[in-house]
Parts: sequence; structure tokens; C-alpha cells
Amino acid sequence: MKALHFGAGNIGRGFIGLLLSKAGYEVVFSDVNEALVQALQEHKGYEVMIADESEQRIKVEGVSAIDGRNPVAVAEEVASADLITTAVGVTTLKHIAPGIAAGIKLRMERGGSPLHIIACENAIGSSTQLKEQVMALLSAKEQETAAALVAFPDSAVDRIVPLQHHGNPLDVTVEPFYEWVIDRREMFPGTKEINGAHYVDDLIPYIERKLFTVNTGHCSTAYAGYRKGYSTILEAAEDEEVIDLVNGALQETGSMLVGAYGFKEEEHKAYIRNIMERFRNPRLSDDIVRVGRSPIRKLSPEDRLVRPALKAWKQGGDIRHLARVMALALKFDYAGDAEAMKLQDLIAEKGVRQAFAEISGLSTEHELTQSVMEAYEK
Ligand SMILES: NC(=O)C1=CN([C@@H]2O[C@H](COP(=O)(O)OP(=O)(O)OC[C@H]3O[C@@H](n4cnc5c(N)ncnc54)[C@H](O)[C@@H]3O)[C@@H](O)[C@H]2O)C=CC1
Ligand SMILES: O=P(O)(O)OC[C@H]1O[C@](O)(CO)[C@@H](O)[C@@H]1O
Repeated sequence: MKALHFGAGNIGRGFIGLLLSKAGYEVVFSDVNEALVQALQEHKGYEVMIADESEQRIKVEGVSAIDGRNPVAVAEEVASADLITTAVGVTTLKHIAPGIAAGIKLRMERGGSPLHIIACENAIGSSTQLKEQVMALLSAKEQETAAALVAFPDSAVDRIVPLQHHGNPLDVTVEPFYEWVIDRREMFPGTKEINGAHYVDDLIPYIERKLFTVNTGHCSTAYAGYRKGYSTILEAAEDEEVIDLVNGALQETGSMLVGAYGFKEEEHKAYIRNIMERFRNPRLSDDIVRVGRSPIRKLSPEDRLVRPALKAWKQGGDIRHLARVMALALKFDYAGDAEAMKLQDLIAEKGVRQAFAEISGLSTEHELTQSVMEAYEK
């Protein structure tokens, strides 16, 4: 069984590549980073270090890699893979869609077997987004055949894998916790499940709980920590003021999630505590600017701040802490982040209210916009 994984980065090597390899797949990475591809081709493996007292080192062996800029190689691998996964960033999916579409055409010509393509990005419905981008590149007739041959189950992935600083650039340190939840409804009946992944019949409660707790909490820690001059998540996550803000934001998303999906309140509170503890892992050095990266994406309508805040507001819930986090996100002006710079340019050009409205999809007069502006001024 061969799995083609797009994106040999932190989550690609440290989570999905590792899990697929342990589940019995021969893993082929596709990446556009030449040095990474060459190193994988040369070493055919790497080590994953678990950041807990066990200090376990897990060898991943027998992997290979192709240059994602080579369209022929990509199409060939897509045509012959038994499973495809991605971890390239949700905004990069559009760049891998042409190679996947070309590979699906080849697969159809050759009468290939059914295929699942699972995007493992931090976003709601990322496989569905990829499907739309791929299908748009096929003719109406091809789309019909492809619909019976290729499925795109949505998924939620949870494991913190920071930037790596090892002598061997392929090795990767990860937190011990991991969870990969896949939407079973989108799979072809009778498909063998991936060992180590968890399957559910309705992904939305899972992805929202994960995104609006782990990722809302993480970026809240990052934006508050950045404002206070910290450089790591650990430093920020130990600061009482930051803890209060993050906890407040997570109580707000938590009330919304409990109300919307019927999670048990006490269990959800324990879930929040556990996640805030994960941010304080002393064996993991995670940069604030990595976790806060791409603030325009993180302030977009369907992402980890605006969507839960709007849902909470519609339920009549409190959103004051979330509004403060959004205001802090608007102040994230890290020069090494292209989106942060674009955001600051937009604020300078149009004013903060208009800039926030354009990014969040909310009107300038919306009550939520008003709360964010008040927090921004403070
Ligand atoms: N790092 C983490 O802890 C987690 C990350 N994620 C998600 O996984 C995705 C990847 O994140 P990271 O691994 O942290 O980022 P990363 O930057 O370490 O890895 C992304 C990889 O994709 C490659 N790439 C870019 N364009 C490509 C293309 N056209 N074809 C093939 N490869 C391409 C890059 O060269 C890079 O190696 C993101 O959507 C992120 O939100 C999800 C859960 C955890
Ligand atoms: O990868 P993104 O969406 O930029 O966000 C960073 C987030 O992803 C993670 O890497 C893993 O969920 C978290 O560490 C962090 O919340």
C-alpha cells in the first residue's frame, strides 16, 4: 500500500508520515523544498522524538520523496497511490490541485482503483475545498467518472509540532498527544480504516471543538504573548494575564460548543484545562510567531476566531475575551510574516475598522466589530 503525502514539513513528517508508516503504508512525500526532498531521497527515513519524560525516539524508515514542482512525477504518483494526504497549508491547496487533477486523469485512463484524498490542514472542510479546486480542473464528463473513483473525506488533525532545530533537518520533535479524526461518511463503503486514525459519522462537532479550543487557545496565547514581548509559547502560557485571557476566550468558545453540540460541560472544561497544559510542555520550544502566523487567515470568517465568536454572539453568549484576542491579532505586526505585513498595510491604508470588516466578512457596524474596535483602542 502506497500513501502519497503532500508537504514533508512539521506535521507531514512528525504526524501523518509517521502514523501512515506505522500503519503499514509505504510513504512517498511530495514537497517543493529541494533540500528537504533531496535529504529524504538520500536518507529514506528520519526520527521522531516524543517530547515527554519517555524521550522516546521513533524511527520512520523506507520513505521516499518526489519534487512537487515536477508535474509528471506528481501525476504518476497520484495515479498509482492507494491513499493521498496533504499538510501544505490550507491556502496552498490550490497549488497542488493541478497535479492531483492530472494524476486523477491518468488514473481514470488506466482504470485505477478507488482513492481517498484527505487534507490534514487546520481548517473546516479542507478536503472539500481541495475537492472543489481539483474538480474545477476536470471536464464535466471527467468529473462524473472521478466522483465514482475519488473521495475527499474531511478530517481534523491535532498534534503540536513546532519549528525544528535539529542537526539532521529531517528529524522532528513532537508532543506526545495526537488525534486524527476522519469523516467516515465521505469514504467508499468497505474501505479498510487507517490504523491510528479515528472515524466519525459527523466531523463538524469534532473539527469545531478542536479548532475552536486548541487553535483558538494557541493563537490567543501567541497574540497576547507577542504583545507582551515574549518569544515562546511556553513563556506566554505561564504569564497570569495571558492565562486569564486565553482561559476567558476558551470559556466563551466552550459555552458556544456545549450549547451547539451538547458536549458535557464538565468534560469540556477538563478538555480546555488539558489543552492549556499542552501549551506549557517544557520540552517543546514553540515560537510565538509560528503559532500566530498568517493573521489574515486566522481572522477570516470561517477560521478559529471570527466563526466561534459569531456563533457565540448569535447564542447570546459572552465574547469579550475573543474580541480582545482579535484586537491583539490586528496588532500582530511581525515583519517576518507576509500576512502580518499585509494586514498592517491594510490598516494603514483603510483604517482598522474597515480592514477588520474586509478580513472578517463582518460589517463595520456589526456588534462584534464594535467590540473588537473598543478592545483595539484600549
Ligand atoms: N505544525 C503543526 O503542529 C500542525 C499543523 N497543521 C496544519 O498542517 C499544515 C502544515 O503545517 P506545518 O507542517 O506546520 O507547516 P510546514 O511549513 O512545516 O510544512 C508545510 C510543507 O509544505 C510544503 N509545500 C508548500 N507548497 C507545496 C506544494 N505546492 N507541494 C508540496 N509541498 C508543498 C513546504 O515546503 C513545507 O515543507 C497546515 O495547514 C497547518 O495548519 C495541523 C495540525 C498541527
Ligand atoms: O498551522 P496554523 O493554522 O497556522 O496554526 C498554528 C496552529 O497549528 C498547530 O500547529 C497545531 O494544531 C498549533 O500549534 C497551532 O494552533
